[in-house]
Amino acid sequence: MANSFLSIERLTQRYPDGQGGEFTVFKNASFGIEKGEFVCILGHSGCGKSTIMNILAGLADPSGGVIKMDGQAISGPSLDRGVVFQNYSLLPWLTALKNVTFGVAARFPHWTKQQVNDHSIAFLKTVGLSGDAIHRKPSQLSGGMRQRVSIARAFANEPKLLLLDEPFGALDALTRGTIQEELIKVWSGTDQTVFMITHDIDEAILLADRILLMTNGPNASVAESVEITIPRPRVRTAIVQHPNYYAIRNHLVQFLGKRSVELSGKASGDETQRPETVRIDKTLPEGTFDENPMLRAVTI
Ligand SMILES: Nc1ncnc2c1ncn2[C@@H]1O[C@H](COP(=O)(O)OP(=O)(O)OP(=O)(O)O)[C@@H](O)[C@H]1O
Repeated sequence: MANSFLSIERLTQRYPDGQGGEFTVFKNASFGIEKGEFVCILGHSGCGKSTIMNILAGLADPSGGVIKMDGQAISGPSLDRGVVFQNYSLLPWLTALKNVTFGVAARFPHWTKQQVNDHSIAFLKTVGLSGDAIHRKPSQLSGGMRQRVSIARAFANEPKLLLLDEPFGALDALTRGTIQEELIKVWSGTDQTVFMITHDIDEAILLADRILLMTNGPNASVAESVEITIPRPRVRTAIVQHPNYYAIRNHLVQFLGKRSVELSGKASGDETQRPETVRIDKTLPEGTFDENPMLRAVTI
């Protein structure tokens, strides 16, 4: 884990409690993310997901702990780490295309204008935007289109780590479904490492290689790392028929409904918290054990 592409070691965050004291949001959280992995984090409101995201983005400093990317401790924001927020955060005075080229030109300063344009247009196209739409300003685009621009912009910059903070939270279910599939398409064409917050269990199963589960705050911890044992490519309408789908879903629902509360506040003193790896695979014949001793088969 310490050698992972992204390693989070003993991350702790405390905030003032507004009454002269302070409270601990999470303590000694440690986990790793490998290059090219798509990892989602799930947990109840207030457990500290956005706080972890802001620390990874370099927008906030932790009370304790270290984050290393490619072996280097990170500090402050960097073009190596891109963020997509729920509220799009596009520059309102620029067209969709210019919102993308703006970052690409900064990221690849040696590129010609034509290269920057072609690269940006290609990413916009992957998320379903082409023609007139890319020359419109954000106020002239629908919410779904704006979020497509944000996603295209983030991927086009090719950051080493892409952070997605509930990117589909403000979208209706139909638009959400379409853009989730576009996100998979654009991610599959890169070796991009993605860390994403979502409140949607089905979205997490569709998108992630692994789901990190957090217990409730205060004193929250990252308790489990659940592998999504459903092969890619994944299509929403087909994956629900995979034997592992409901087994994984039930495990996540159980955790969020019950165990996240039971385990809450059990983040222990100075010990390093490492999430337990959970691998659920109903496709293995009865009585088969995985050879990897790190993995635990779960019976639901
Ligand atoms: N700057 C701050 N000062 C004081 N307390 C804060 C600050 N930022 C966050 N908190 C508190 O830290 C806790 C975790 O907040 P955070 O936004 O990280 O949770 P979250 O899991 O992302 O929640 P949600 O799912 O609702 O977005 C909350 O109790 C919140 O009130």
